[in-house]
Amino acid sequence: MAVEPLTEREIEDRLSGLPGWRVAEDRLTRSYRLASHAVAAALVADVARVQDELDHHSDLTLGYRTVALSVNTHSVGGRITELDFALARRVEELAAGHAAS
Ligand SMILES: C[C@H](O)[C@H](O)[C@H]1CNC2=NC(N)=NC(=O)C2=N1
Repeated sequence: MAVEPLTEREIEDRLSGLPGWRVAEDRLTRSYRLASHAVAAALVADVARVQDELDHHSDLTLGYRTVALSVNTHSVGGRITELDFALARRVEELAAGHAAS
């Protein structure tokens, strides 16, 4: 089935189950704080692996002890879809495994 952009209502519903995530300029975004730069880099590596597994890729930024993600779905013209939320949920699991806040 073709992926479709979500409505504002559908986005709000899904955001309520993902504390820390928000929408900015038609992108689903979140940033995390980690205990060290090495731990932040390890989270980036894990996210990159999952993005390839899902074939869905965010803009992913590594800072000193931070990781920031921002994603939408290129194939529907840069709108937010279920694929973006599926990635966000997987990233939340990875972040918890690295004690991110
Ligand atoms: C060919 C490949 O499946 C596509 O280019 C994938 C790769 N990763 C992607 N990532 C994102 N965020 N949106 C896409 O539409 C997308 N498409």
